[in-house]
Amino acid sequence: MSLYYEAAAVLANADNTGGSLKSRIYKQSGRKSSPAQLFALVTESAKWSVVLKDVVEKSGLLAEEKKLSPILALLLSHDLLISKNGVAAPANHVLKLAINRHKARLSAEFTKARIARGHPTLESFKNAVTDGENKTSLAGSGKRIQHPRWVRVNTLKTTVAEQLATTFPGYERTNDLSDVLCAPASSKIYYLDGNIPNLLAFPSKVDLSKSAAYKSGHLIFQDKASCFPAYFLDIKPEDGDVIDGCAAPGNKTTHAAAIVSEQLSKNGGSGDGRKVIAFEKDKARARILSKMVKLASADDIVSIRSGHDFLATKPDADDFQHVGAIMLDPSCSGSGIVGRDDSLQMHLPDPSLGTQQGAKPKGKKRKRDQEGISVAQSSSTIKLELDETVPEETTVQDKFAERLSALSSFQLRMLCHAMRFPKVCKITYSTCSVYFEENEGVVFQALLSSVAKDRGWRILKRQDQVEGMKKWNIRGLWEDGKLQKLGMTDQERHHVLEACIRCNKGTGDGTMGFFVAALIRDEDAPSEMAASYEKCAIEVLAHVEDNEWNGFGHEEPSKEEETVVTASESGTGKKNKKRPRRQKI
Ligand SMILES: C[S@@+](CC[C@H](N)C(=O)[O-])C[C@H]1O[C@@H](n2cnc3c(N)ncnc32)[C@H](O)[C@@H]1O
Repeated sequence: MSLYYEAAAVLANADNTGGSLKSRIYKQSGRKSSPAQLFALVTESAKWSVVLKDVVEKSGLLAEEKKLSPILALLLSHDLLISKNGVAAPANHVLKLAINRHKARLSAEFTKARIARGHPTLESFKNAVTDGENKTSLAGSGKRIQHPRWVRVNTLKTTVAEQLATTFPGYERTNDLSDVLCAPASSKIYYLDGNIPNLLAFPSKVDLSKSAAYKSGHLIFQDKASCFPAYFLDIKPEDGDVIDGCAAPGNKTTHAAAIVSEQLSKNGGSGDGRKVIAFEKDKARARILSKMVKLASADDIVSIRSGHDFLATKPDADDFQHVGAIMLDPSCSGSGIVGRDDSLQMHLPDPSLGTQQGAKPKGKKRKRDQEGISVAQSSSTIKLELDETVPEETTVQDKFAERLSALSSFQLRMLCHAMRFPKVCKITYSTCSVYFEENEGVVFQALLSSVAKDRGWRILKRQDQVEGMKKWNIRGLWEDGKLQKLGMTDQERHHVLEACIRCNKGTGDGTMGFFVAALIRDEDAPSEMAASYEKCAIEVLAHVEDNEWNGFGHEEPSKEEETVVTASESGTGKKNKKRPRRQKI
């Protein structure tokens, strides 16, 4: 069976596998197409289905091609009009012949749809759809919103005033972000962000990817939330060098470099040799990092450690003796990224539309009825979870829970490692995940770890945060049942949650889903907070030991043998039991 028949069967649940899209794809063996191919075709087509439903209906395709069901028409028109490689079938395949007969009409309707939505090029249309166009609506207003194009002005090369005068002449400033989110086609407006300096928002339809300023690194595309960590770190001249522990592709690295550079120029431009030391374990990603750093003209300040595992660094090495701040943005589930959603909606074309006067097509019983894809579905919307959410279908759920647990253990190790650097007194920890386990869960456990206690680490309270973060109102969340043994008072817990920052995706804030918290300590002064947490450390360490990182993807632990403190030892002060691949935290 071809890719398209197989994808249509998955969507129609022809073999009654049921469950989420992933379980329908992965539980069924014996297909010709790879699961990844099927998943990509279905999810990408679903993203475009609002547009393609209209295009297919207006082209009259379904009225004329009896072999095509609405689902097949949608999948094929996606590949014909949008996919780089076109329809994945031999030239004489019955489906390819069918869709190609209507290529001219489909292309004309697609172009009309693009222009009606205000996109001058296919590229900008694609960017907008990837950014979530066609999906969200502003709470309470019913207005459709689009994820804005956030642009950080790279102050290593230019200024906001210079860019407004040169790249954006004729653009008007709005003080209401919702104007940008709901902007009609071709609006020339921008919003100057109130939390992060030098950050602008534009309507998603504005295509800046071809602008000279973007190509030359004067402008950097960076979601607002992703600008929080470098700003939140509140780097001061006395902080000396800064480490970015997980740097590629480098948006936060160049942001930190820009902040350091601003301080240097305030000091009369005299370079005091301060560095942003950027670790990237993956060599291929480090090459991208290197390009981004050069393009941003940050290479004087950024020193790249390509292929270096942050976990394998020795905190007391000479190279790090001037490091006072660490930014940590480790690999995560990416569940906050806009465009990756938990559920899929595929809007299907109505076969009765596009025929003359809307008449039902004549002829034999349509072939599409025989493909296990009922005509009753023809003008409907298919709604499907991407991942498993039904508890009884445990296979995928188990894997997900396992993955989350492995990720949070890895993230906790990274954060605890950062806490060991002798001169470091501030750390930001961030993820683009929406899950408690990767966010507040990691922060709570890190605060209760023995390294936090020994070195006096505590959370940076909201009232002490840099202005733009203090006034951000979405704060940390607690999830019952995830860390029951925490043993903190409600007040202590509230105090930590209030210090944590979250961003939600698909809201009037125009951000992706994100989390960031800042940890601080006073050099050489043990913290009261850590002391008050001491009683809880045993239980939390037990939890960490249970959820040890078990290695996947590119975040494997270093092979070096590390020191471990077991739960019982941490309570008694005994240390230094040697065990491979374990780490005292
Ligand atoms: C979420 S991304 C970082 C994004 C980056 N901060 C930015 O804003 O552009 C995480 C990165 O950390 C890298 N990484 C994962 N584990 C690492 C480790 N132990 N040491 C250094 N880099 C690591 C991954 O390869 C990946 O490129």
